[in-house]
Amino acid sequence: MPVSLYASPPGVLFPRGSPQEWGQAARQPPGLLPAQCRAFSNNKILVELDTSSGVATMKFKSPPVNSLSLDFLTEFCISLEKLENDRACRGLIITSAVPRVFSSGLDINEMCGKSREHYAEFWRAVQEMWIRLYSSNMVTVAAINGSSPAGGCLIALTCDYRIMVENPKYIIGLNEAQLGIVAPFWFKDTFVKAVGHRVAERSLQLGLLHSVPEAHRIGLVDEVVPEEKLQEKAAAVVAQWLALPDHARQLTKSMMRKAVLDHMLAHREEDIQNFVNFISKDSIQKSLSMYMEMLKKKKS
Ligand SMILES: CCCCC/C=C/C(=O)SCCNC(=O)CCNC(=O)[C@H](O)C(C)(C)COP(=O)(O)OP(=O)(O)OC[C@H]1O[C@@H](n2cnc3c(N)ncnc32)[C@H](O)[C@@H]1OP(=O)(O)O
Repeated sequence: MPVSLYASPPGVLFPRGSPQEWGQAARQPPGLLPAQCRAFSNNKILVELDTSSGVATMKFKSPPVNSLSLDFLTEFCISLEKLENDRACRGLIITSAVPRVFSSGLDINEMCGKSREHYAEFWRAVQEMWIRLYSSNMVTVAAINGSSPAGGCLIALTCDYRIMVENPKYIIGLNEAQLGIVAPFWFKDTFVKAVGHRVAERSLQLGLLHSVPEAHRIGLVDEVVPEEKLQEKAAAVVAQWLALPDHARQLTKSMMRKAVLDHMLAHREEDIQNFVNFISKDSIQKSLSMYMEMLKKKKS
């Protein structure tokens, strides 16, 4: 029987219980999904659960760059909620269906020119995504098949294990400082837990985006594989972790993550106010607008 210290973190947007129904394989057009597969999808995310292995694959499908808009974050949390409440699901692989990008991080448009109420709602959704994933009972593996800056990197860091595709064009890291903004304490804590204090301090201050070999060297990703091996490797890692008794693995995970999670939950409202005050500043709005312009210029 799965046990978790964090089955229902206080203040979550989506309380446990009564998940929406899954689309059953039987309802799919014949031949699309094998009998042991169930699937559901929305505008942003596709989820397929293989009930024989107990492993779900969640694919981000929000082109051009899987940016984490309020809609995306809401769909992400709903999808996690459904999986967490499904006894048939014990493991989750998160990957991208968009070529060359895992996720470009928080949608900058959600942080520009909006009301304070909007910023508060958006930030609560960002927090919610992290709380749900960080406290998940499932074994979570990020199969990173593209670039993954800032919030995209956070999603990967929040998983139990990270496997990245070897490609000289892909980058990963918490580059907030380059945008003139500051990664909040719980982004920092999650990063420090993965790579250690010294590496995190340098990387965060410089807003570094690491190449794949460098990310592997500093422990930001656990493994690097060729693209064609990614899914197979992710499935093998989940199977290895699922071979242990659920209760022992889950309680160990809760124990390892408790301090960081408790810290965040204790300061959640304060963190929202900090974000709203910070992002509403004229100077920060100007930095973000300039960064967006730079992104667009880079294309032309
Ligand atoms: C204050 C408290 C702290 C807040 C913490 C913040 C966390 C964050 O996550 S902030 C977001 C940081 N993200 C980035 O810096 C990534 C920016 N994007 C990129 O570097 C690249 O887009 C890429 C490497 C992810 C992909 O490159 P490429 O395939 O060449 O795609 P384009 O650069 O041409 O982008 C296509 C299209 O998408 C727009 N876009 C990219 N990223 C974002 C984003 N994060 N939010 C909103 N929009 C984004 C980009 O502007 C292009 O738009 P169009 O020109 O209209 O096509």
